[in-house]
Amino acid sequence: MSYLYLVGLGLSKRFLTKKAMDYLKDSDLIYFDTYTSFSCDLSAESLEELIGKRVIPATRALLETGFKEIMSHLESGKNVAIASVGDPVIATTHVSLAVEAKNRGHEVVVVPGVSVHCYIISKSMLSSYKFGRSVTVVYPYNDVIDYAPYYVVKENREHGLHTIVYLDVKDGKFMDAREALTYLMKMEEKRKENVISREDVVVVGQRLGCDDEKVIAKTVKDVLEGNLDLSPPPHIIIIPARNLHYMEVEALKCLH
Ligand SMILES: C[S@@+](CC[C@H](N)C(=O)[O-])C[C@H]1O[C@@H](n2cnc3c(N)ncnc32)[C@H](O)[C@@H]1O
Repeated sequence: MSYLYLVGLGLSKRFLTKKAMDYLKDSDLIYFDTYTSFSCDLSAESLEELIGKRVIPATRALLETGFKEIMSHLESGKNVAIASVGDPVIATTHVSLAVEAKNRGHEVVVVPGVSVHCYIISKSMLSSYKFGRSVTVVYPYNDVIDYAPYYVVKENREHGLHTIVYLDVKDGKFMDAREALTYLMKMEEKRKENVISREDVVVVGQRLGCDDEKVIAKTVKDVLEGNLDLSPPPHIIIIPARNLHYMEVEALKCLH
């Protein structure tokens, strides 16, 4: 029996916990998840320097479909760590790896990390009790737009809930907040179900956890028309509920 460690690194070096470091140091093989998220200062190379051990960059193919490689290391008695930026289980696909390892008789240890999910809720100061399903805006595939985010926002808003919107990563390119809102407004133009308007205020989190992070509340119109200097990605968006508590309204006014 071996150990599979799913280790959350937090959003940047400053969020690395001692527990994460201990588990990484205890591992015979360390993979760094290069596709579910991105950090300003965490990479396979920077992690190698921090722990003084070889760190293998792991692609989507390796972690999602080709996980035979990881299972064969576990089977040969090696402890394997998958290190992810943020939390290793929130908005990632590593659960299937954990289940597979467990079914083969190995132990699985999840080491939580500071996730962008909690971070943006905290920084937005919106009520954490009022968040509905999260969703990702993805790049169109063969020119076909995925309307799922539009309908998740719709459902959440119908229930008076806020929506966390993650943005797609494709071939190493991170979608930015302006692109994501452009897609959502295109969906509104097509479906006209009054889900999102140019006058709505949204929260845009940029490079969270980095020294140059920004958390700003602006109208969709301001973001689309460039009245907000966007830093390079990663970005995340909150589309708040329409019926905000007066304290939430005041809190959003502080985000500028
Ligand atoms: C699929 S989620 C993975 C979340 C990760 N497992 C975690 O717990 O933080 C990745 C998306 O979150 C957003 N994101 C991740 N890190 C971010 C950061 N530091 N600042 C802003 N947005 C970020 C981006 O939209 C990115 O495409």
